[in-house]
Amino acid sequence: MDKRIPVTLLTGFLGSGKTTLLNKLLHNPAMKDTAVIINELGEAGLDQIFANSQISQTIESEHIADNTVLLSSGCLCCSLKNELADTMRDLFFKRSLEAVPQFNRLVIETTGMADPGPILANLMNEPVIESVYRLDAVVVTVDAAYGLQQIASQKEALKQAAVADVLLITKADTATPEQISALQEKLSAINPNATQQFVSHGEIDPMDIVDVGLFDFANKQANPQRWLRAPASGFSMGKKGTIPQAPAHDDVTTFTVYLPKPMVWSDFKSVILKLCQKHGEQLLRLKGILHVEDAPAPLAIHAVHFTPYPPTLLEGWDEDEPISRIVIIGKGIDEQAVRDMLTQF
Ligand SMILES: Nc1nc2c(ncn2[C@@H]2O[C@H](COP(=O)(O)OP(=O)(O)OP(=O)(O)O)[C@@H](O)[C@H]2O)c(=O)[nH]1
Repeated sequence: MDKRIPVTLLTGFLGSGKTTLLNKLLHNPAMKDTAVIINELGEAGLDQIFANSQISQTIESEHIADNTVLLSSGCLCCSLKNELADTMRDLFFKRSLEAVPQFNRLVIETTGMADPGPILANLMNEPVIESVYRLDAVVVTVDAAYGLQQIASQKEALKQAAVADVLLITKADTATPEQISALQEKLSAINPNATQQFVSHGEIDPMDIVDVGLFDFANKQANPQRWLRAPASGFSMGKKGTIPQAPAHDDVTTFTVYLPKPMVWSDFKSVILKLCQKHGEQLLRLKGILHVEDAPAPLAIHAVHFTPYPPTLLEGWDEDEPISRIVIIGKGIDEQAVRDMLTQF
């Protein structure tokens, strides 16, 4: 079982309801051992989060409460890249020294204009971070009334929706049924692998958005099927080793490559690295389950842009049909070239 601290990346376009959601979450007893990194330009919304919460309301420095850090002088995806890693390291060391209350989960709330790609890459790239934290899920809020328009006009909104594990449709009370169904259709086209859920005024069962990644802590086991959301079998093969792609929307495509033969990870990892190097610019996210000959259990892999993440050994988990599969989410990505690279290995 992976003992690293799970990280939820909470993102979503400007005004889509991130702070409202975080506020409700942090008041829920199930989330009491949560550390938070908030990246807001300015401090709007913070009063709301800290009002009546068990967290101190004193805003003295960037450490606005024991387990809560505000990064307000820039954006995590561009100017504050190093600060995120430094802050995460700092929180972890303080936790080890018992200088902050023990936390067993971290939520990072980004600004509304954040490109999640560089943030995810950052989480995966830093040796200390990678060894003590693991990405649980990317949770993205989408405004029911304005989401469609924002996705069409703002590339950040599109990228946020594309890399989500969980899409939360907020403010349904402000949208017409037609707007909501058009948005849902669009989200399914952009990101068919994400779950879609409605949230009203931030009210949500925390269990709907935490531990929704690779590990299911309630059942104390890995749950890669749910994480990958690509069927293990029963797919109808299109071109060799692939299923037909979903239609392209705004240049964002999602497709799954199936590799029925077991592989050798020590060889295949160079293919993933090459894929990241060659297609990194367009590669929003890669997730996969690999059945390999040189490890005692299947491997979960993921990558963002140019950065492959070290694989996670899925100990105690196996499948009847050992078919490896890799889900690719790309923007303007050369799908055929990616398929060829993976299948011609
Ligand atoms: N009607 C309605 N309003 C909502 C709902 N959820 C959030 N809001 C309101 O929407 C506004 C924006 O919500 P925030 O939570 O601040 O959004 P945000 O994503 O944190 O905004 P930024 O930090 O600016 O990106 C606030 O006034 C909320 O009260 C909802 O379900 N229904």
